[in-house]
Amino acid sequence: MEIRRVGVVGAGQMGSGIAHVLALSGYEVLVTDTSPEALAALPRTVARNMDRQVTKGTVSGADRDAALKRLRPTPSLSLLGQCDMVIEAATEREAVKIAIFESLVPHLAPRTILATNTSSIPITRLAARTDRPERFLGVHFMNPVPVMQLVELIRGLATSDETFAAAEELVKRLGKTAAVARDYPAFIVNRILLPMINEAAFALMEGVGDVVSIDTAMKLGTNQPMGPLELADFIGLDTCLSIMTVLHDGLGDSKYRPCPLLRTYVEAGWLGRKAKRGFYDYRGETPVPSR
Ligand SMILES: CC(=O)CC(=O)SCCNC(=O)CCNC(=O)[C@H](O)C(C)(C)COP(=O)(O)OP(=O)(O)OC[C@H]1O[C@@H](n2cnc3c(N)ncnc32)[C@H](O)[C@@H]1OP(=O)(O)O
Ligand SMILES: NC(=O)C1=CN([C@@H]2O[C@H](COP(=O)(O)OP(=O)(O)OC[C@H]3O[C@@H](n4cnc5c(N)ncnc54)[C@H](OP(=O)(O)O)[C@@H]3O)[C@@H](O)[C@H]2O)C=CC1
Repeated sequence: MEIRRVGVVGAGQMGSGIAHVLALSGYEVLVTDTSPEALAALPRTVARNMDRQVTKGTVSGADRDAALKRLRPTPSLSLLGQCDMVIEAATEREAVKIAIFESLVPHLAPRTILATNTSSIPITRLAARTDRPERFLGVHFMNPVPVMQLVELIRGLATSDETFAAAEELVKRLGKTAAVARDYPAFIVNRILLPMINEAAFALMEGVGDVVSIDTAMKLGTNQPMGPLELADFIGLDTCLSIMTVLHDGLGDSKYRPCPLLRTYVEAGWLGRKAKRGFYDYRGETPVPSR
């Protein structure tokens, strides 16, 4: 099935990144969000990120301008009916995603593929809440989307071969590499990465190290570009907590219990970069530990 027009639901970090790479690869992109502010900010955010690539020389100014013309902030879900595929990238809460599918599905053409960018929630369970389990799958981009090469593809129990092939084709056209994960909680990347981030929060809570020592140790000790606490702030502490909760509930092993300190930060509203404060405080010149 030829995909030309793609809808994106959610204009946050991931939705704007997904819209960015889709528009640059020639797709017409309709983006919607419940937050008018997030929707209004979308073209500016994407333009700014594309400018980084123009400065770098990996994208020409003309391609950026053409891509921005293909990017259409869309006030209502109902307008996504004209899309060949819709990718949901809203908040990592199952109830939010299900509510989106329930209001979206009546507007979709029968052949439209519905995908979710969920970090962790079982695809089969989400698919069962739509009218199209055969045309539903996980297309899991990594943050920041314009830079990260990987996309995890996750079939639900009912996902058809045709649907999977269309998603594989889209990933190829984006110039990215697909890894296929089975439909278990948090798939591959977050099944391995988030327990590491959670463990860093436990190390902080137990005083094994302070914020800077933990991040420095892991950056210089294992050559990761960001330390686990810096990365948690980058992902969003609410998203990290949601992923650990899905792992703990889904796999039933106490080793996945979310770190109480991580929960405390989320309850304080210190959600990381997007809230200007998480494990670090981003309100000054340079990030400093927030406690
Ligand atoms: C939670 C989930 O469900 C799944 C996940 O996403 S898990 C998280 C996966 N992501 C990671 O692990 C990210 C780890 N961090 C990194 O790779 C790097 O720190 C980073 C790419 C984010 C930033 O790299 P950096 O060198 O420290 O900083 P920075 O210079 O800003 O960016 C590097 C390059 O990427 C580009 N870039 C960064 N963010 C960008 C964006 N949003 N859009 C476009 N370009 C971007 C920059 O232009 C820069 O290009 P040059 O180096 O050529 O100038
Ligand atoms: N952050 C990351 O590193 C990664 C996240 N993901 C996944 O991508 C998804 C989005 O994450 P992320 O972009 O970080 O989250 P953000 O919190 O940055 O953005 C979520 C966006 O969705 C909006 N939203 C909430 N409810 C609805 C709704 N009913 N309809 C439309 N929009 C809605 C939010 O608006 P408002 O703010 O007003 O609520 C917000 O703008 C999650 O499933 C997450 O697990 C996948 C890979 C990496």
